[in-house]
Amino acid sequence: MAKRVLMPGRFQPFHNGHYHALRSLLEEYEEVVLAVGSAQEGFTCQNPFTAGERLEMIDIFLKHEGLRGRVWLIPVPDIRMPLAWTTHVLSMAPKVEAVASGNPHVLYIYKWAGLKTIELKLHEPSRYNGSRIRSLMLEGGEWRSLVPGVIAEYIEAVDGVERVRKVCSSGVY
Ligand SMILES: Nc1ncnc2c1ncn2[C@@H]1O[C@H](COP(=O)(O)OP(=O)(O)OP(=O)(O)O)[C@@H](O)[C@H]1O
Ligand SMILES: NC(=O)c1ccc[n+]([C@@H]2O[C@H](COP(=O)(O)O)[C@@H](O)[C@H]2O)c1
Repeated sequence: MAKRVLMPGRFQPFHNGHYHALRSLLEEYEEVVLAVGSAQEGFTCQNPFTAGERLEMIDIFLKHEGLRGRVWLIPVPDIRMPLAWTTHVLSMAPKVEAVASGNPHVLYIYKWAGLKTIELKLHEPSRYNGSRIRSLMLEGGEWRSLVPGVIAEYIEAVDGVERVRKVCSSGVY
């Protein structure tokens, strides 16, 4: 069986920081399972992209990078029980040896549940974070250079910037 690691996240959208983390995990592990969290969300200000769109944009990127065979993509809806959520994710993923995250809460609950955890070293987090990228989209700032080129193209193809503006101004957070 392949040596795998789980990396959960919302990927709203997938950005260069995520890619940096993915590359470093692929140095140690044969495969990475990206759990696309809050999968029930979409068309809100915090979660403008649907699970399907996030899976599709990441898949296009993986194909572009020649990484499709090494990265699994699974959508995972939230459940309002943090400790049960740890096994909820694992129950839908191919078997992993460890869980990687930069989120202290996620690391804490997986450690408590007995899993091996890996704390991700955040790559330029003040530049590369989803909240900032969504704010830049909202304000008409420069966000394209913060995500891989094919992700920027995908966001433009689905009118993502216009969507962020619409859902953020309608008060759907
Ligand atoms: N700049 C970064 N470098 C490396 N890892 C990152 C970076 N930003 C986020 N991550 C990690 O990637 C995983 C998924 O992150 P997530 O989708 O929540 O992104 P985010 O950019 O932190 O999102 P948001 O600002 O929308 O909450 C988490 O473990 C997170 O810590
Ligand atoms: N109880 C729960 O449903 C629960 C607990 C912890 C993380 N999560 C989800 O895991 C994903 C990863 O979170 P971060 O991107 O903040 O690291 C998010 O989609 C988050 O909502 C869900």
